Amino acid sequence: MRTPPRTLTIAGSDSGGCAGLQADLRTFFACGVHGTTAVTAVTVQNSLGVTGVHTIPPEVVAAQVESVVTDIGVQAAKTGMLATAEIIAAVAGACDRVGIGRAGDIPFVVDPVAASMHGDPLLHEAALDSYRTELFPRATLITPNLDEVRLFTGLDVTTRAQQRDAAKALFDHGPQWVLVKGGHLWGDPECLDLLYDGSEFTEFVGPRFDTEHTHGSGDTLASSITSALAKGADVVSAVRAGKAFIVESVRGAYPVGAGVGPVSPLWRLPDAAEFLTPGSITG
Ligand SMILES: Nc1ncnc2c1ncn2[C@@H]1O[C@H](COP(=O)(O)OP(=O)(O)OP(=O)(O)O)[C@@H](O)[C@H]1O
Ligand SMILES: Cc1ncc(CO)c(N)n1
Repeated sequence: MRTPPRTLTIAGSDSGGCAGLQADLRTFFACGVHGTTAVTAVTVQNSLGVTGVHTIPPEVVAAQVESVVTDIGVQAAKTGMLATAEIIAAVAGACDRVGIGRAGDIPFVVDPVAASMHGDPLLHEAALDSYRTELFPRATLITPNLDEVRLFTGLDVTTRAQQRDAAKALFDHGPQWVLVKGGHLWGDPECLDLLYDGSEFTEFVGPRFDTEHTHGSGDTLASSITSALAKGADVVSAVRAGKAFIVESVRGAYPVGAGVGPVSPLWRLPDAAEFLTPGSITG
């Protein structure tokens, strides 16, 4: 047996299993990589929303990162919910020590999660500045949604042209690449995710499915990109692979509970065919 590529998610737990590190781990598995975790927070969460958050001590978060990377080794890492300025500072320090991000050679995807899809806060307001100064400059790629764009830049994006302005403004905070996700561009009949490297834009356009079950879509996209990076893909190819993965995962989304269900990589598993809408797998 050979050891597969390894990835790390530094993220919070979603007890409902739709988003957070649960979404990341199942995406890693479906992408054929071994996923590891540094847990930042335990949320009390279901399909209706978040009713509690218990954060993990920052030094325990940092210790998980160091423990995993120094023994198991990872070829790419990502962040999800980081919750507080103190956890962000601890993550930045740990990443520098083990070579994650631009200080080292392990690609680092920063998904700057600020709220759940129900609008429940997952980040202290005081931590916005920590993202801008401590994580964006260390990131290979940042993947904000349009609500996060507004929080970090003050820009209100309602058109594809404004998506470009937002990418430029975020690039000034120091990441190597910016992916401005267009899932929340409600008037757009398609979903355009816009990649920018400081000089060139690359557009990734996919269908917009008429479903309310999109819990975990941002996490699933960032994890599938991270998996492709761990396998050695360059950033453009990794985002292309991630976009293809999320399109099929939104197509395969299913209801759970009384609220919003998850996007899902079940479409990768032959045994799951009976749960999928007929015709939901293409290619
Ligand atoms: N209805 C949809 N149909 C197809 N793709 C979608 C849909 N909604 C979102 N996506 C895609 O899912 C990914 C995540 O996008 P989005 O902008 O919703 O991020 P997010 O808000 O971080 O996600 P989350 O729902 O996890 O908070 C993007 O690739 C986006 O294009
Ligand atoms: C723990 C956690 N991380 C991320 C998100 C955003 O999808 C969520 N709802 N919960």
